[in-house]
Amino acid sequence: MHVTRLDLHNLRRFDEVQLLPGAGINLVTGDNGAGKTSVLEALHLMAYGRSFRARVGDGLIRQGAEATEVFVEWRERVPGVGATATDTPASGAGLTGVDGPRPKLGADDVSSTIASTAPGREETMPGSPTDPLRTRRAGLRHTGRDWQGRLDGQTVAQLGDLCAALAVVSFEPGSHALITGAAENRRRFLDWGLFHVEHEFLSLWRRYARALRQRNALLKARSGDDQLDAWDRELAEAGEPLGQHRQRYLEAIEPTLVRLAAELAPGLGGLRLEYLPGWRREEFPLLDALLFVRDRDRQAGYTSVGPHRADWRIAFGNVPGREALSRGQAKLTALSALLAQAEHHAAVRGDWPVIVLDDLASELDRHHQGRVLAWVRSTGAQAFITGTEVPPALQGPSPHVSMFHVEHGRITPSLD
Ligand SMILES: Nc1ncnc2c1ncn2[C@@H]1O[C@H](COP(=O)(O)OP(=O)(O)OP(=O)(O)O)[C@@H](O)[C@H]1O
Repeated sequence: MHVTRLDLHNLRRFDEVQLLPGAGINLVTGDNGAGKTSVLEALHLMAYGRSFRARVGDGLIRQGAEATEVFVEWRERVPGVGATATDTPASGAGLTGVDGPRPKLGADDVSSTIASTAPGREETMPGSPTDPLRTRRAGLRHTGRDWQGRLDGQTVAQLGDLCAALAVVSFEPGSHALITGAAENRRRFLDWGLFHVEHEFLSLWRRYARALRQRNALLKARSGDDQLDAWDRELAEAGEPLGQHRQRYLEAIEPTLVRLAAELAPGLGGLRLEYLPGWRREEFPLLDALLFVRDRDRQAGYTSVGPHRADWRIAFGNVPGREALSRGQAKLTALSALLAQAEHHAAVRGDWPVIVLDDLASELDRHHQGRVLAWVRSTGAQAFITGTEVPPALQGPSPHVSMFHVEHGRITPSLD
């Protein structure tokens, strides 16, 4: 999939900007604090419902404004559908700061902009003569307390429905937390990877989350066994397959992650991944485990076993990765995991997710930057990359690279 238009309104220092990116690599340059990362945050927000720096609303809304609004239009492959040509591909890349009369992006405007074109039009694109592409549109308005979202002209009831539609894989300065941070980061990696490739996983996840909330409320209220029995069954019925999906997903990306890690950091050999289910699954079904800990959970007021306590780890032989890795290696391992996630997405959906690489030059040395950029080019995926300068690997004119410059709250195409 590739983004053909991104509109930001009242997002961090941007008043109103529109970006028309190219289908290949989009490099966004500018001085420190210019607003480069904010562009990537907007994409991440539309794909995950949160920025990678903050939860939605926390700091994203431009000072003094009521709400942040983001509108994104993208094209994605529709596997197994006959090709038709009913739309015109976006003309070349370009990015314009929008001055003067205000916004096409108020809450109602977000809705009407999205609704203004029928969803699901299909088209053929140069280079993929038989694979149909459809155009999709999503808009999100967030006030910090509440939000409104539209997807393909329809109001969405839950943020996850909107976010599961656009697949973005982001590598940014905080990404090493995937390896060295809390288990929540690693569960989120698996869950969002799955939301984007298996849309039905979202229903399973919601069913589990609801059962967990109910069980925890009953535990806090010291409810009787009859009520807990019913929610234990529901939790186990959703939790068992949830864990299996996650484990299968991890097993599916493992060979690619191992290959990419060996390519990016030759010292990272002999690596393997292990899924930790969140209860002693080899000894008990989840239902038995829940019953076994019920009294203890009643005392504590929360559920102590289940997939919400799951984790996964990378190990070299018997040494857990978190302890064996240097900071740089942790970063490269996280990058390998994210790129493996992108490759898996492409293999399953027949389409690449959008790749976001924030501040690449400060995260990776020249050698590794070159390797990652060569990987991006070889995939043909659309990528958004920020930096204070043009990295050596992207210098010189190329039809696959579009350059943009951020300055004074505006974003303009640049020819450097
Ligand atoms: N809520 C907000 N309202 C207005 N301006 C904000 C808000 N949040 C952040 N900013 C400003 O937006 C800019 C942040 O931009 P961003 O982090 O995207 O810059 P950057 O170009 O990626 O910088 P760097 O190269 O230092 O990482 C800063 O100038 C900051 O002061």
